[in-house]
Amino acid sequence: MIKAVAVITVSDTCFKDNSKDESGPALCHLVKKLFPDSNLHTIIVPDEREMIERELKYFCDSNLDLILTTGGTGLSPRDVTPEATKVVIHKEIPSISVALTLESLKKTPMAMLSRSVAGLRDKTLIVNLPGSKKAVLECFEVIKPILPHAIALVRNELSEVRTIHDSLQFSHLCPHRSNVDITKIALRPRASPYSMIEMAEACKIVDSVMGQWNEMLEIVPLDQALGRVVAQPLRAKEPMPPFPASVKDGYACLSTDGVGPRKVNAAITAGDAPTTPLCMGECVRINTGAALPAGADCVVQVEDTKLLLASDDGVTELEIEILIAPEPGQDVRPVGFDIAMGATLVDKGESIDAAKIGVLAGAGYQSVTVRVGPTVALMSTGNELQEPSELKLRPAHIRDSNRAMLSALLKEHGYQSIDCGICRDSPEELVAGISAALTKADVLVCTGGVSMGEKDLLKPVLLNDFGATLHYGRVRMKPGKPSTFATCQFEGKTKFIFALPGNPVSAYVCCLLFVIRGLRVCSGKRGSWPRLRAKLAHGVALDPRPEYARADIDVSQDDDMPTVKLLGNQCSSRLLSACGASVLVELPAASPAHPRLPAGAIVPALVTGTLHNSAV
Ligand SMILES: Nc1nc2c(c(=O)[nH]1)N[C@H]1C(S)=C(S)[C@@H](COP(=O)(O)OP(=O)(O)OC[C@H]3O[C@@H](n4cnc5c(N)ncnc54)[C@H](O)[C@@H]3O)O[C@H]1N2
Ligand code: MOO
Ligand SMILES: [Mg+2]
Repeated sequence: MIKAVAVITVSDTCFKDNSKDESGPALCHLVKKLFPDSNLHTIIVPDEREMIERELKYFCDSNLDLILTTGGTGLSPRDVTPEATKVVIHKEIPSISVALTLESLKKTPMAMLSRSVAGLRDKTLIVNLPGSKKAVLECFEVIKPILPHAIALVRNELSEVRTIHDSLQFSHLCPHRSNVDITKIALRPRASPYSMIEMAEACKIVDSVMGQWNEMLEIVPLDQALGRVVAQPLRAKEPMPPFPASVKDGYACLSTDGVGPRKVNAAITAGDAPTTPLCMGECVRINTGAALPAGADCVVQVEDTKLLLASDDGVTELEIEILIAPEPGQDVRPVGFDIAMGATLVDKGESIDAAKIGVLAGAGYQSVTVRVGPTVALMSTGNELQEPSELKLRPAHIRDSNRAMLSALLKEHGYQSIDCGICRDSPEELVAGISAALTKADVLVCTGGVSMGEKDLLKPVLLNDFGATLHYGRVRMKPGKPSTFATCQFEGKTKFIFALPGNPVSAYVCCLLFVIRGLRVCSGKRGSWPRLRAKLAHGVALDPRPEYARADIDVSQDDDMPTVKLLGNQCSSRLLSACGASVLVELPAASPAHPRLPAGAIVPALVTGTLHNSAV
């Protein structure tokens, strides 16, 4: 926020006759337009170096944000404004002077004779401008774009700097013109032009549109394959176990020998390769997982044997007795018992979990071919939004919570996203922001600006500037009614856009029900969430729209049906209602006959989070 500005006219003539000063008032007018809330000080001083210095210092010491001088920058003997300024400033900013000269040179070669200086004294920015009114007006246009930012930087007003950065972020990109006319606010539609479709229809649309995602493949190392969907069947290239293996710690025997004494002729532990075949009347001591010697067809556990003879030092077993007659194959895992050679370990379309990682590692796979899903960009929209990292909230602003939440929600379900920042609510900024995001990603998930306000411009921009097809623009659901799904052609590719409502809970629920659903479909999985039946722990009033209530499910009771408890006030802005939610309870729309559901009513619950034992 710019608080105070001084305009100093430096001119002997104007000092004598104030009415001759045209440049000072012209400059004041421009300053007032740029910083309407600022305090503006004006003064006229003669071309006297000490006086100029004194006034500059006075205003700097009064902690003004900006001092603009006009006059005294030329070559006449009395032109000393730059000299006075140089004495006052601590840091020169030569590029401002260069920019002024370059721009002025486009108008007149006389600009070469101007010696404007710009710089900082403490936290005050001082810029010398020429004396003529025309030159002042032109030069002010040159510095206008950088003044707020420069002053915010000097004042270390990080949030202001960020906002200016944000607004400049997209303005360098593409020709960001928009075909959306926002001038005729009074004539805006008073009813939404987008028909409201049912939830089932919206899900069907997401499934069918996202199902068009072109399958692409990549090879990833096994340790990065968790959660990925395999693109071709992965088969066992060797049997498991690759040798007949003992299931017990005991003695490998010939089952035909039955009960009775055995000579212990060797000991085989896991990893030893047996060398001598077993003969009748013999056994070998063997451990779990060790390879049976040739001839052996069973293992007798140590508990079913008795020691008959050992070496005097007790180190070596010489003879044992088998107490229970073994069956052929007893406690032996034959070759391929766990996995036969050629068996399918993971089929095409299955996603890789921890056990499959183990199976594949055990089968010697070091990398796997998996499907590549679309890349996802996240963008928030809203003039009221600040970065969460900013120290101070500006009046009427809030921190952007949607991007952080959605990024984490996607990650929780296995999807990475690209952060595309905050975009302001203007058609041009939206065109630039959406273009930038679509350049980086296949799917854009943005929040805000999809309802009925004059700043809700997402849908018109998508339609008019991106030629998008709106697959739906409203869904009969709570929260998330204005949820929007569109596709468009951009740089020769189909792009998918989920424009979610700005309310944090609406964004959360719609991300689960539409975005993650769509991403799952892209990777060949079923989009829908697992659904349980559960008992309401308490009565609930129903909304006219079917509602997805965030709830905790208690699966700890002995009762065969779990119970669900809604997580407090369910309004769309209260993200606390989603904290710790393991399920979304599907509440039906209210009807005159059924305005509420009583405690104990059985409701479907979508398992969108982690089930935990809430009794613990
Ligand atoms: N006249 C009508 N007004 C509204 C309707 C309607 O049908 N007619 N629908 C309401 C419903 S339902 C919803 S949901 C919201 C959706 O609004 P928008 O998608 O247009 O979102 P915004 O207006 O930009 O913001 C709404 C709300 O959310 C806050 N917000 C936005 N972005 C973020 C963010 N990144 N982090 C945190 N909070 C955010 C914003 O400040 C607003 O409070 O419209 C209703 N209005
Ligand atoms: O649909 Mo809105 O999300 O109720 O608040
Ligand atoms: Mg809105």
